[in-house]
Amino acid sequence: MSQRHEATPSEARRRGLRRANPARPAEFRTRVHGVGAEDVLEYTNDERAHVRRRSWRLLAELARPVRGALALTLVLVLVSNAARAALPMLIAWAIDWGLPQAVEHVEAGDSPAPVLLAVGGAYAGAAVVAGGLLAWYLWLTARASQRMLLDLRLRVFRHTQRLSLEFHETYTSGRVISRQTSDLEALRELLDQGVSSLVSGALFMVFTAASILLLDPLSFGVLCVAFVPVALLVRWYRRRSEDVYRRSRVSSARSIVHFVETMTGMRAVQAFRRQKANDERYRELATEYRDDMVESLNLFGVLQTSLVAIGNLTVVAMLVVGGFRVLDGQLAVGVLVALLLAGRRVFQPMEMLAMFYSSLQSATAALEKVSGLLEQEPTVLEAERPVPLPGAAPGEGVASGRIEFADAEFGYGAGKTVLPRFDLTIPAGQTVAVVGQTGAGKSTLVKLIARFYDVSAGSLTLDGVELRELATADLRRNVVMVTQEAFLFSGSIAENIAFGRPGASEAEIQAAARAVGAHEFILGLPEGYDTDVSKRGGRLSAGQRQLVSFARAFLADPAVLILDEATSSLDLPSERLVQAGLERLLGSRTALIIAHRLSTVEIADRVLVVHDGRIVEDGSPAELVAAGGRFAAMHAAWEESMGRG
Ligand SMILES: Nc1ncnc2c1ncn2[C@@H]1O[C@H](COP(=O)(O)OP(=O)(O)OP(=O)(O)O)[C@@H](O)[C@H]1O
Repeated sequence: MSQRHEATPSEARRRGLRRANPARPAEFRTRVHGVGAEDVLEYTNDERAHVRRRSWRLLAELARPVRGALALTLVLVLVSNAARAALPMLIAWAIDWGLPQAVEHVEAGDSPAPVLLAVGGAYAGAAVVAGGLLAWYLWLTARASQRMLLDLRLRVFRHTQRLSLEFHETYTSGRVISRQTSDLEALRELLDQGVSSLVSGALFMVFTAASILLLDPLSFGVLCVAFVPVALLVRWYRRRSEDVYRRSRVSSARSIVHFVETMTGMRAVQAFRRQKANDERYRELATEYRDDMVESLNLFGVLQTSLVAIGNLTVVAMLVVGGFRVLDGQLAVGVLVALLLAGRRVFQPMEMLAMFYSSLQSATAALEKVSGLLEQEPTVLEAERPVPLPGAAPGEGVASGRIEFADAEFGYGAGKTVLPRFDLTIPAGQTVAVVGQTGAGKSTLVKLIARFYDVSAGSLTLDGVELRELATADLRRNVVMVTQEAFLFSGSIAENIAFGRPGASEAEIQAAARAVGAHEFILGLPEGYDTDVSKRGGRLSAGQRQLVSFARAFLADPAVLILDEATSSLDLPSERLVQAGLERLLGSRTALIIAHRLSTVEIADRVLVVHDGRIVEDGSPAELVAAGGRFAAMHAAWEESMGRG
């Protein structure tokens, strides 16, 4: 019974709702769909395929606008590496052909210059081509990768903002921050240098090995033998480093979460003197991360030195095999020199490949997570074909403010029902105080009216129009919620008030501030309306912040105002100030106030007492006091605390 109401396809079409892909198998929607994959430690094959597919799809989408540049890069990488790999062959040619020719010319009394120029020119040409193309493709990849990253950064930001409150309440801001920072950083590292280095390194190895085969098949045989221990070594490194890498991701994530939690909860940290305990915990986590990193560097050290040793041994083996044949006259000296050079160089990219292997791993993990976040759909969907408010075009209506819940029910996600079936009508212009114990469901009730969530069943209408069928513009224009925390964005006071109605003139902003009684204190600030509020409005008192958010709401001039009254007790003068501001803000609009103060309840036309998700009392304050129920008891307690009893 507490299942979230899922619209059937035909129902969704009728309502004009945009649905997620219905063809997607159910298990994907529950386990690895969206950010769900982050909590799954072991994927099944299908799940892994799904996550891979969505990562590749994202990469392909990002690459599409720069595909021309990427194709050109590939050509440049190919040619430049072929030219680089050809250098030892040119040396062989210089020694075996150029040198004897030059000697012949000298002996015949001619100048050896043409021969030397030809040999030197060919070498210089190949080197310039290799170097020039390298510079060109590095420039191209940097531009292409930065463009892909910009695109991704904007997508992540846009998408995260669009996701419903339901998502943000469970997916902490720490996780969103790490998607936008460390994950994008991992992708940047790979796209900036990693991919071109990987491709270029692999190609260079292939071309160099091919040049060895061309020069001397026997030496190529030696190389093949050397590749056996290299393959074993790389396999060992891959396995071990994957383990260590996974551990380091966990330990790094843990220390980031602890860091973010400490910083965002600084007030609680200081109030409860948690600094020392936090320091210790952070030290533990950071040390764990350090240990993992040291282990991974050690592994790489083993790989690197082993590769160098194998490379040197291979060169020695080639020298022995080739040297005897040179003595026998079966192999030219130049070819031997070229083989030794190529043999020395063939293993070099392996080290680089191994180094980029871990950045490839972190980029893959990052891509999986970011693509998951982007796959997440908002639960509160925009109506595809919005229904207009009576007497207006969609997006332009001004509601009278009548709210009606009919046979409505609500539960968070698939959790238990928080508000069992109920009916509630709030006529336009009524001021309703919602009271009740903590956890009773007051915030839940008002969040439905602000459409932070949709009712799980039944209907909720504004002026007779289903809330989920309203154009977003109509909803935002007519329903405004002022939250308890009175959040201020960084910027000036005037800008903060203007959020209520973008484009409002200075005079309108000041008029709104005057209306709620905020004008005086704002003028008293260092720069008046231009005063920059620091993060989270730290410079203003709680009461002042509330007045600014009242002014913002006043400027927005909604038909329906929802207010979660701050529980923190203001001192009496500020409470009076806020109360006066509140009364002016309410005016003649429909208002729902989660009330914690007697003064607020007293100005309400109607009080709803919520208990265990049900409206158990409903009437004017006087009626409810007279009825002698829960509200009467609350009222008596309030009066007593005010010394009025
Ligand atoms: N995002 C959420 N996900 C799941 N359950 C939730 C969520 N928010 C609230 N609840 C649950 O819904 C119930 C009602 O919570 P609600 O916040 O509406 O209570 P409230 O009356 O506003 O309480 P308070 O006065 O303490 O703010 C509680 O049992 C709470 O645990």
